[in-house]
Amino acid sequence: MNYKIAVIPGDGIGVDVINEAVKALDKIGELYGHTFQYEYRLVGGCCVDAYGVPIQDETIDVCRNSDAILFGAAGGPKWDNLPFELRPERGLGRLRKEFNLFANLRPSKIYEDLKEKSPLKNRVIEKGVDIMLIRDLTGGIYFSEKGNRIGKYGEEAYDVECYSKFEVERVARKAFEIAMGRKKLVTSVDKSNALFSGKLWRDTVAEVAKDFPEVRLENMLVDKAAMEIACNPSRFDVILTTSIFGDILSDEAGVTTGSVGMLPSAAINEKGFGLYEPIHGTAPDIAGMGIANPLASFAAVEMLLRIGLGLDEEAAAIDRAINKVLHDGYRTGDIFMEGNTKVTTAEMGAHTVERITK
Ligand SMILES: NC(=O)c1ccc[n+]([C@@H]2O[C@H](COP(=O)([O-])OP(=O)(O)OC[C@H]3O[C@@H](n4cnc5c(N)ncnc54)[C@H](O)[C@@H]3O)[C@@H](O)[C@H]2O)c1
Ligand SMILES: CC(C)[C@H](C(=O)O)[C@@H](O)C(=O)O
Ligand SMILES: [Mg+2]
Repeated sequence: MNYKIAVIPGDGIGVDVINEAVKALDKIGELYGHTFQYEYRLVGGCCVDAYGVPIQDETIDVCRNSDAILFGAAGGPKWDNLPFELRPERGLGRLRKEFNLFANLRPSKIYEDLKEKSPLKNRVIEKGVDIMLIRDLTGGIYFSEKGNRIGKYGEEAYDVECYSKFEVERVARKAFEIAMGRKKLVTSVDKSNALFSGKLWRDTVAEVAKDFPEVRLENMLVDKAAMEIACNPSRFDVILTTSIFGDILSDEAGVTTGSVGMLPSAAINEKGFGLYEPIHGTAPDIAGMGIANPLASFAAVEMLLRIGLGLDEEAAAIDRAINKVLHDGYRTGDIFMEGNTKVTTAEMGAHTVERITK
């Protein structure tokens, strides 16, 4: 088959890790007889520098004509003081909103060979960690009313957390559907004891749950969830939550598994079209050094193949290669432990690609 992929590396380490991930797609193409046709576009700070905007309209058209989007990361200190609409991250925000990518799937699982690298004690993770965090991505505080104004104490800024019943129902349904294929437990995380939007969230999720009698629903306040992820991560199956809580909790859940450099994410819409990316950012502290971990982006390619293109066998080949490269002891700095072979981004990419087999 012939597939069109919009490739958007973005800024900082996004460029290095996506460079490696594309080689994985090429190898899959060779092995399984597919052609991947890439359309590279700039989004983020690089696009601000080149065109004065974080994303161009033409890029939206290119994505619309693609089978999936592969994204790196956007942002960095160089662009931190730009007006809000020109910030690099707004480019990613526009892609998410424009394509209605409301369901953000953020899996965190412990790779057997990285168990020692988890900041959590062995006894906490001995039962393994396999969390699928599902974050609403197009509603809530990121996209509701916001601005600056003069208030009682002078200058102030505000961002409204607003959810419609429709938005909650849509993402909740997705979480229950996914839970049906897993351990059938949904933990819905909200702040219903303090927020109107939290109460609507909780009530709506309970209504959706009625359509999935086989799935157990538990509700948890977000502060307790933050604690439980650190103390007892094995108890979770699917976590369903809002955009802002999901952003924070997915980094927390992710890091329990060893490094944010291992974690992929898929953002999909009602039609199954999606954007696939690592959950990490542009890592300004290591950008340009060639030492970033590309495995989150390989895992994003795994999700792209499986969810975006329905190529399960090909996806499994990527997953096997990630496990194998770890088992063979290759490590970028973020996951390095004594006795391992320390490698650069490009070397890790090459070793992983070499291990992609049919
Ligand atoms: N999806 C995105 O495009 C996205 C996501 C998060 C942050 N950002 C942007 O990235 C910039 C930096 O954000 P931040 O520093 O808060 O988060 P970050 O994820 O970029 O970095 C956090 C820490 O994790 C490390 N890290 C991240 N990815 C790594 C990898 N693949 N290999 C090894 N180490 C890795 C970094 O070195 C850093 O110490 C900001 O401008 C932010 O807005 C973008
Ligand atoms: C860059 C930023 C706006 C983004 C988010 O908060 O959604 C990022 O942190 C993420 O996790 O994808
Ligand atoms: Mg984040």
